[in-house]
Amino acid sequence: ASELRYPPGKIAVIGAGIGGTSAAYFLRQKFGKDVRIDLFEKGTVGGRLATINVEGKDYEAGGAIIHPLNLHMKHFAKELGLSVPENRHGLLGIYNGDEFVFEESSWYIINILKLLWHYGFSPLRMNMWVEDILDKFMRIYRYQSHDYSFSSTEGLLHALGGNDFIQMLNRTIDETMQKAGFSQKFIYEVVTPIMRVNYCQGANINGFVGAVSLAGADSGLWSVKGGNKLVCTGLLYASKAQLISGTVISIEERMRPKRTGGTVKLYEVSYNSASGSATDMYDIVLIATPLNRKMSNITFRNFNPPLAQFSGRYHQMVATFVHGRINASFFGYKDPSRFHLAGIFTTENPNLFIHSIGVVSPVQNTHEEVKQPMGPAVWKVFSKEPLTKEQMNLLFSSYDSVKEKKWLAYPHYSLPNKCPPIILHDRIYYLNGIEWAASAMEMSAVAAKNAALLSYHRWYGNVDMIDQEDLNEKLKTEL
Ligand SMILES: Cc1cc2nc3c(=O)[nH]c(=O)nc-3n(C[C@H](O)[C@H](O)[C@H](O)COP(=O)(O)OP(=O)(O)OC[C@H]3O[C@@H](n4cnc5c(N)ncnc54)[C@H](O)[C@@H]3O)c2cc1C
Ligand SMILES: CC(C)=CCC/C(C)=C/CC/C(C)=C/CSC[C@H](N)C(=O)O
Repeated sequence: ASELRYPPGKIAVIGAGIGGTSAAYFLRQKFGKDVRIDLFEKGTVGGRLATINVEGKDYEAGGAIIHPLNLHMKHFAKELGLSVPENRHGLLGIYNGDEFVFEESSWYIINILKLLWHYGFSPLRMNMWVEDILDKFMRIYRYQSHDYSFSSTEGLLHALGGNDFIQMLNRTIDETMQKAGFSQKFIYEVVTPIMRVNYCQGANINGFVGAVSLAGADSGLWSVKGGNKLVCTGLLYASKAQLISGTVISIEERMRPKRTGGTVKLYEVSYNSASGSATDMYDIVLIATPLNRKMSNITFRNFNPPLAQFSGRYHQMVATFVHGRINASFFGYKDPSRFHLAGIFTTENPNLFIHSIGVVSPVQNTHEEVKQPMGPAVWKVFSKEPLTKEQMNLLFSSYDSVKEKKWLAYPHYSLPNKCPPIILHDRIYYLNGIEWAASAMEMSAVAAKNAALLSYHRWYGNVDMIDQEDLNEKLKTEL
């Protein structure tokens, strides 16, 4: 490592989603103003943070909600001067294909009594259970503010929540919650619908992503006025990285002669852009896009990164935006005027062709009152497959515009769950392995800061800042 003690000249980041743009921001903080940072993007800055236009207004089509304790996202929004209005949401119902197993009332006290009646103290216990996991998760901010880094996702999670977190990765949320004493009815009627709306998968996803998903049903969730993708464009600007609009095709290690004699190992990044094919050389490379053929298709030459077992399939889901009137009778309402829900979650039922449906507000105006659900509104429908005309006619009594966005949205979670490595080669780092623990904006930001710190410490040989044991205990005494 000692031969590398001079500062790096050039760093490449591949992918300008929240992972890549926050990596560029953290790399700039760590490596200083002189390093050149090139950020490659084949599509649009923001990646899975994107908006869709419906009748002249923009709506979040990808990553939509942010937790109040997602401190990196909070810091970015504050630092970039983005406004964060409080989101209001309307009433929710949980539908099982035949009837509503739960319907929210506009009276707080009625909701409490209904929840107690249906599920006893399980909802309260679940809140406490998720809060405990979040408390442990939040240790990452302390570790990262002291510059500590981890060379594997499992190591990072272990430093936060010990063996419990590792066990959650290797059990389904169903099994994890059953072991924690939650009833099958509660898991089926409450937990599973939350998994379905957030990850379009059922209660067989791993316990850690399951807990993140439950956190995504907490109160106080927020989003950025104008669209969450503004965080990415803001970070790109703040990092002073150079955006290269092009598709990275391959990365190859090469030996280059140094001006002062001897040789240096660099990575040659080959890419296609509107002006043709090109290559450039880098000291360090960060990959901030899922590595699989359908999503990034990057090949490695002269070396084999330890990725073979991660052919990592991503889960298809479709977000359909419909401006129209919902057909309440499809959901069993004999008198549609009594329908008052602004969001419907669903239980696992093979006859159901949607995961969820809910009224959405435009990104420019998140303060807008939730409209009367029976009037015309913009509804966001999540489903596994695109909706057919017949299905649209079942869901809506009338509609005048439809926009559809197909995503390879998140990893297809199944057990056993092993996260891909972070270190792919000497100075190549992979951020998106963290998605196999849980995919969320904050997770990408955590992975980005970790990769920036890890690449810095490995460059300068600061081995004491990598994979330190018992950090929680050590930092308690360092107040
Ligand atoms: C519909 C949907 C809803 C979601 N809702 C939420 C939510 O409410 N809250 C939440 O926290 N998270 C949510 N998520 C998850 C969240 O959006 C993602 O976890 C996060 O945005 C991933 O960011 P990323 O930068 O790691 O990856 P991406 O955003 O996928 O960025 C990767 C970028 O790399 C680019 N790229 C790929 N290959 C190449 C190449 N070869 N060369 C150059 N560029 C390349 C891509 O074009 C892309 O822009 C949602 C996701 C989806 C799809
Ligand atoms: C990472 C931590 C600790 C918390 C994140 C909690 C969170 C915001 C989870 C949401 C995850 C997610 C992938 C949601 C997708 S769907 C969102 C929403 N229902 C929509 O309608 O778009």
